[in-house]
Amino acid sequence: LATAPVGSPSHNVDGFVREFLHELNTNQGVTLSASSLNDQYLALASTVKNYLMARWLETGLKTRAAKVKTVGYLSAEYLLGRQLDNALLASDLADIAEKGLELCGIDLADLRVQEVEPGLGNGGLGRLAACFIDSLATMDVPSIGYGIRYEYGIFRQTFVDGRQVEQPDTWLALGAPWEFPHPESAVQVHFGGHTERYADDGGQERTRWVPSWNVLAVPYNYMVPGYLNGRVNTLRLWSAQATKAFDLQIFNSGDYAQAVRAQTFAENISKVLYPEDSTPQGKELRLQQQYFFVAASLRDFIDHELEPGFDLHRLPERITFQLNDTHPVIAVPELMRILIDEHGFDWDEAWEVTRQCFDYTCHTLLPEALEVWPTELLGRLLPRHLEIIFQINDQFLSLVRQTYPGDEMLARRMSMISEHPERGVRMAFLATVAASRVNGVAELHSQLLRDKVLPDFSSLWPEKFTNVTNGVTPRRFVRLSNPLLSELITDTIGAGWLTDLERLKELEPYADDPQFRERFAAVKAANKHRLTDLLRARDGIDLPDGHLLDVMVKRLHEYKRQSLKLLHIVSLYEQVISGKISAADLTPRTVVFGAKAAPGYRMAKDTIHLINKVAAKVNAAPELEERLKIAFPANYNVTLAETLIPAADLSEQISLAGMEASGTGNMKFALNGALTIGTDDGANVEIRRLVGDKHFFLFGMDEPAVSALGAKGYNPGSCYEANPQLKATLDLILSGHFSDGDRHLFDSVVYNLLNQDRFMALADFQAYVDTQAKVEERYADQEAWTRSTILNVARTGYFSSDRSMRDYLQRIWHTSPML
Ligand SMILES: CCc1ccc([C@H](C)CC(=O)N[C@@H]2O[C@H](CO)[C@@H](O)[C@H](O)[C@H]2O)cc1
Repeated sequence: LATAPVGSPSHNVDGFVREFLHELNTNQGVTLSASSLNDQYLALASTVKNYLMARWLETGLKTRAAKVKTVGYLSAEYLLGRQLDNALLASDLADIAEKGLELCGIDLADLRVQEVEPGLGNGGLGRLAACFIDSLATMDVPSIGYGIRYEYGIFRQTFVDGRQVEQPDTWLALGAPWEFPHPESAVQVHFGGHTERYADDGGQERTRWVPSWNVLAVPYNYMVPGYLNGRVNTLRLWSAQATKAFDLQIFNSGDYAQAVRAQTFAENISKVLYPEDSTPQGKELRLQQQYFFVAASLRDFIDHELEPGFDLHRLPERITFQLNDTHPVIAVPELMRILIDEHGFDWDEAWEVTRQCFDYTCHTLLPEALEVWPTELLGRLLPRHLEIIFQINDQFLSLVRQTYPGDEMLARRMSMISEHPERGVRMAFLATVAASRVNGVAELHSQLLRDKVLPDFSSLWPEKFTNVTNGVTPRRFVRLSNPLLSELITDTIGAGWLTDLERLKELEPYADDPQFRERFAAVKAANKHRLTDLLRARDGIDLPDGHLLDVMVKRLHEYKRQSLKLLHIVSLYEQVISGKISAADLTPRTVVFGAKAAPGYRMAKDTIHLINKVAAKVNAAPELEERLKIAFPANYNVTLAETLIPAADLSEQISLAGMEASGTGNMKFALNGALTIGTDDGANVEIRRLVGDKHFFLFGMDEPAVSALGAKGYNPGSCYEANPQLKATLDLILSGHFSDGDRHLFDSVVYNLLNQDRFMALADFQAYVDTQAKVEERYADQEAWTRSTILNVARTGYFSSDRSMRDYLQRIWHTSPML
């Protein structure tokens, strides 16, 4: 009894209804008739959890008993999306729940929308982490995701007069049914203070850290259910709690604010997600967040996942930690500290273990996105860790000097310690030195990492560098978000594709089958109607019927070039209102934007404002005869993506070549039957190679051309002067046409393009608009278009996150599923 998990409720409608009503009464304390929609949703969530609980407990027991190697995924972000449908799918309860709730007079669809998605991430990196843990569970790989349970996730975006306004993300307000708090397993995390030397009883000189303050890290466990396999892995998110609740003495002395100050200070650590996704703000609280979850996770794994007395010399046999970018890299000196200061290892022993326990994935190419923490701050917050980082660096530089004797320039270049503008630690260098493997997230990205970002390291350790191209989970981004397409696929090639996505290849012959094409096109049309209904209800946006849906959804960043998309629209508009072309020449098109800007990113916010002002004008322009529309639903997130992506015809992946590490939206669009217009950047390169040039709208400079132009010296003004249509387009914006005559409202955006244009939007403008004309040509031939979309689906099974996990298992983690 003690260890055997209790049985699950019976897997049928009766069993479900009994469990649901039981949860409603006992958990929510209401009768069915008195229950609110939120009560019913919370009761449903608990019911589904109860069906998965036995698997979760069995997984824990089985994995612990097997003493196998676990994958520990360390990520500061997890963009999970709504949990209900995924849990129903994984437990094969969807139909039973639908029927059972119907018997109770409840529509599952009404409960589905009650759930507020946990927005514990910014964009690509956070969503990738969520896809990866889903695949690890579905592939039966023992793994634990570790992260932070932010009380407030990514801000809620609203538009006021077309400007982005951020609202706090109160995702916990109506309850968080999917988490299991375990305050009894809280661990202490220390900060500040100083270090001191002492002689241990063997007379050995040792160092101890004497911290000055600490907080409690309380674990909240989330189920990560595999798809229809017995495994339920765990996602453990840490929440900060004051070690000492409010100070009664100070309280009684009347200084109430002071009494609770320590408490609020401590709990601030997991209060809110930093909404930046490219430029680190270097804030102390951010470093506190990084060390907080890393220290709690290492402590938790060593104390709670390993059997007591486990010899930590063998730690690499039991865990491999994947560093999701540099954000968790403080884990390296933390493990060294634990092994040396707490377990008496000497330096070499500790380093031997540590360097086998970490691997590092880099997710960016932007130099400004690489974290450098000032030694002043590190020394104040984590004095022992700074000492250890200096020692790791000394050890490393002596290797460099040995390998390249006399090349002091190289040693200075490779040092983890940068001297300018202030003394700091280059976290990407620390990660690269400590990790067994360093990987980029797409072939081009991994090559640029070797050649441009970390060239010295890749020539020192060529074997350390590898590539694992990103992927997305087909459970959420095909099966759940596109049920009609899933049904058509399963009808055609059977059900196995959901856990073996490359089987989509079997669809290829059907591209030439007019009946199949018809059914395929009908699915897209139905998805468009579903989107139309959603945007009308959610944003009061009316999507016109029968338009080419041209979709650009991703974080707002200049390198992603939403401005280029906007120039295309304004150019079409300008040509019509100036009579160069007539509206009838336009292919009816609606451009859908979705994008959040980091609150401190001025240019990104101005670009959002401009898009909304252009939208207001274009959508009201009679000259266009309803043939060109812009829709910009606010608060783009995972839930909106799940309805938007299956409805799209055209996927905009137009970043400047060499800037987008991979992209994952590009994969989701192709897998849902949209054609891509894109540059040879990130994973676009691999998508184009697999779908074939005829089924991908390539345009613009590739990475070598971009570097050549940059080296030669790029003058955006010359593009403006040389291209009359581009000139007319920019002049129309400068004229105040979209800003009620205010000629200067968008000076920041336009003059930045005319004078700097760091991401060469003007240089790629003509190629882009010419390629958009090809898109319109192809779209006119619906049979040919549909054929291409079918081939895109058939040929992009490679972009499953299951395949990414297989690559990590084989190339990096050297462990395997527990089948
Ligand atoms: C410290 C500020 C900060 C926060 C987040 C990041 C992330 C690395 C940014 C990010 O999300 N990168 C995206 O990662 C995706 C998953 O690998 C890629 O597909 C995208 O191309 C990349 O932009 C950088 C800097």
